Amino acid sequence: MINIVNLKKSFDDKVVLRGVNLDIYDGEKLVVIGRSGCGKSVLLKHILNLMQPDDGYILIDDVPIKKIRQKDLFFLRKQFGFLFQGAALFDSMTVAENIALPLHEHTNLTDKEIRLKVAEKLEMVGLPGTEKLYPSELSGGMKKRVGLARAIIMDPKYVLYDEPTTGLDPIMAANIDHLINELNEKIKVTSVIVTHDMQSVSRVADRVVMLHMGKIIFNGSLDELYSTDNAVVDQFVHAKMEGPVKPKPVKY
Ligand SMILES: Nc1ncnc2c1ncn2[C@@H]1O[C@H](COP(=O)(O)OP(=O)(O)OP(=O)(O)O)[C@@H](O)[C@H]1O
Repeated sequence: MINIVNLKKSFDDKVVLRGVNLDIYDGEKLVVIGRSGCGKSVLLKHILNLMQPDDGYILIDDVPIKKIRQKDLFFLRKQFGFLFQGAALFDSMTVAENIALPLHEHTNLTDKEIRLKVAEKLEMVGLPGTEKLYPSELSGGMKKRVGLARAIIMDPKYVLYDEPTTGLDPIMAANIDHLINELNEKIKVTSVIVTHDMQSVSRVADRVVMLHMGKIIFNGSLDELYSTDNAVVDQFVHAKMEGPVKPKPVKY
């Protein structure tokens, strides 16, 4: 379980997180929604210990991240898989080399064991036999799936997804959502998915939280999300032009 307690973060005079409180339960698929720039990625980076809060703290399975940082960074990294927005593959490496990277860095597995593990994960994401391809030979959706295979190569407990369906056609987006659901069921990972793709939210979420002006203003089920009487949440979820949130005028 992850407990985020009163998390605060500013950059110079820009306040991004104003005291975020959030519990993430084992085995659930939690979706974090919110407008562009509201701090969703900043929140993920705190969970991954890539950013440190100004105030507040995070517990991973009851252990404060700060303590893990000092004790054993590898322990933390092993617990988490992360699918970056752009999949973040190394162009000069093959699919297999990209996926195997964490195994080479952090384990003593033999080459044969690594090959087997890579093949197993590629099978899981629906790309068996693609080991020797280079990222330039893959479609956007395939790249995401390779990124996902890399995210789960260390058999993490938690997988964090930063906008997994952005830039994909609707069919490929549905495909990635299906994979997120499958991984959750098959390998029992806890998933945190940051997105503003509302179709994706409907397909994957067990629970949804909405971040707005540095705070969590909604925390509930899909049914509760779509029937909320919070005007800000309602405007976002139903993509309404009119409402309490005024889009900034476009300047030409
Ligand atoms: N390292 C940083 N230094 C300064 N400002 C930052 C840094 N990282 C994020 N920010 C700012 O924090 C705010 C929140 O950024 P974040 O990337 O978390 O937004 P987001 O909700 O993920 O947006 P999007 O949906 O567009 O990806 C933005 O205003 C951004 O400019």
